[in-house]
Amino acid sequence: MSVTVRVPAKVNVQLAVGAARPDGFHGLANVFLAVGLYDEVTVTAADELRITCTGPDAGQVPLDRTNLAARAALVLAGRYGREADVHLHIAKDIPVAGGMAGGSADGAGALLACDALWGTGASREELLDICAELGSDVPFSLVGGAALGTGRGEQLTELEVGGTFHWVFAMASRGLSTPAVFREFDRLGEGRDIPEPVASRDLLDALAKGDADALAATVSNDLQPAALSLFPELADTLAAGRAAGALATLVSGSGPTTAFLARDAEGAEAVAGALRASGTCRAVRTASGPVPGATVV
Ligand SMILES: C[C@@](CO)(OP(=O)(O)O)[C@H](O)COP(=O)(O)OP(=O)(O)OC[C@H]1O[C@@H](n2ccc(N)nc2=O)[C@H](O)[C@@H]1O
Ligand SMILES: Nc1ncnc2c1ncn2[C@@H]1O[C@H](COP(=O)(O)OP(=O)(O)O)[C@@H](O)[C@H]1O
Repeated sequence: MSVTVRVPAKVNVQLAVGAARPDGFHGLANVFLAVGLYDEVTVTAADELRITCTGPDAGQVPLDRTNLAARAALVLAGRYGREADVHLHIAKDIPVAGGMAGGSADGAGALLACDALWGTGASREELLDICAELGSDVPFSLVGGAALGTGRGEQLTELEVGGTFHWVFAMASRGLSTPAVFREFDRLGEGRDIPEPVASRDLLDALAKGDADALAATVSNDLQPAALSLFPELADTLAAGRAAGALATLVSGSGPTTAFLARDAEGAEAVAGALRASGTCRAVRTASGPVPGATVV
């Protein structure tokens, strides 16, 4: 018997970052939007825990117990006093180390799939609690849609969205490490007063109205200067998207994937074409959101 779960990627339409906390994490006001690029996690009963992965970036995915999908299966099995005796297969379409929460998607997907396969019957609250244990972004991968993440990003408030937003994503030639980008944020901010992170009222209103122009005027990412400092060529990709008429251009989360907001699907195709022709990125995809979180298919 097998269970397959489909899980979306995310883009951060606002990422406000506070000062480093004593535990090493940063307080955030993190406005997530789930977009229609997906990983699929399939779990099948097996003699022992095994992981396989296919897809364009599969070579960069760890196939040992550090894989977030394996960690999810092990944590759930541990809580319910059973073995994590499953074959986990990840069909990966979300770029690896791209700031789109691909690993988090696989963690949330494996958790939901194992819960269904084993008939664990864990409550939504318990699943969210395990997600937060796995990583700051993992609860959002379970929930999807749009949400404000506070704390280190794991405490979610779901948000109303009044329409569909059309995006273009440019994948970079290499990845960026999330901890390294936060360290660079700290370095760049040394000696400066870092304000408490707060969600922008205007941005939440733009989401609620489904107004792309208003959203474009309010998107922001406090990690962007740090990502650009570590990966200066990203500025060329952002400039190419801006020149092609994107309403807004930004680095997705800790990067290096860059995100471009368009007014509609046609506008997104035009920006995508121009980015492909620009030679400033490895691959280009279009996707819209919000879309639902982890779902058994
Ligand atoms: C930056 C964001 C924005 O959504 O996503 P990505 O761009 O990586 O996808 C997230 O905050 C990433 O969340 P996630 O990838 O789950 O990170 P975690 O595993 O919890 O933490 C990895 C490391 O990132 C740093 N970290 C993460 C979250 C946070 N609020 N403050 C931090 O300083 C810490 O150095 C931590 O050890
Ligand atoms: N299932 C997984 N898929 C991708 N990366 C994973 C996975 N599990 C663990 N990782 C590790 O997490 C790192 C960050 O990956 P990912 O979640 O794709 O990026 P990001 O945090 O930028 O969104 C990878 O470089 C990899 O070492």
